[in-house]
Amino acid sequence: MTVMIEVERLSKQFRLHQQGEMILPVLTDINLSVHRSECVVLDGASGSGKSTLLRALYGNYLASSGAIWVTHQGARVDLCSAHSQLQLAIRRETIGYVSQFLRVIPRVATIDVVSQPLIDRGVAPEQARQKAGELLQQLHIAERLWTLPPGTFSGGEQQRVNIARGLIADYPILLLDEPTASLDRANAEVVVGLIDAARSRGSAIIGIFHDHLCRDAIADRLFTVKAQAQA
Ligand SMILES: Nc1ncnc2c1ncn2[C@@H]1O[C@H](COP(=O)(O)OP(=O)(O)OP(=O)(O)O)[C@@H](O)[C@H]1O
Repeated sequence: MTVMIEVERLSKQFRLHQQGEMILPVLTDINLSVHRSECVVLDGASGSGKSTLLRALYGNYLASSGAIWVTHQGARVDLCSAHSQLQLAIRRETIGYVSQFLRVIPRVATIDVVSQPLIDRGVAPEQARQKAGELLQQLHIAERLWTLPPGTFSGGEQQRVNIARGLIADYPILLLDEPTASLDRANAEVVVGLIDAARSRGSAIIGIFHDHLCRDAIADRLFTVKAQAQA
């Protein structure tokens, strides 16, 4: 089985500048490997560091120590020590991330927000927009909304736009931070189906799902992130 992402002795602590440079240790010596076509769900108490781990795996948080080995275009690359151009290439080609909240440039139409990851990879805009439309349709985003910027959409609509953007490019590695949190049951089931399809195509998936039905439907195994007091 091909290991797509391997976290090796990863630690993350925050330095709180406004609290007299206090050090807040959150992750200590995390080890985790995820294979092709495997979905690992992060488990652990609120505040234990699950989102922090996902953000570190995407490079949004710089690890304090350790390594994050990623299989990127056939090579094994440490995301922690990769130079910025390589990090950008890894994000474009290899790692997709669905954050809890949609962050987009104001005034960009929803269809363009969703198709952008494919255009960044060199796919023709019309082809990218067609795939974006298919995904938006599957996620029950009404067509009349596609030309509008998603900034004023409801929480659940924004989350579905975020998911469409995160899943459009068939990333080999997918990081999902509570993708079903604000969704009704029917939409949550569509999202679980899309994630399952991504896994069948070979994606290695690491996710946070507080909803037990979604978690049970998608998890191959759980990985517990221990709060520091318990570590
Ligand atoms: N940028 C930051 N600066 C300082 N502390 C942070 C930062 N990000 C996270 N933390 C702290 O790290 C700890 C873990 O937070 P995190 O959001 O990763 O937990 P979680 O397990 O995802 O929680 P929940 O299940 O409630 O979403 C918390 O104590 C949080 O305050």
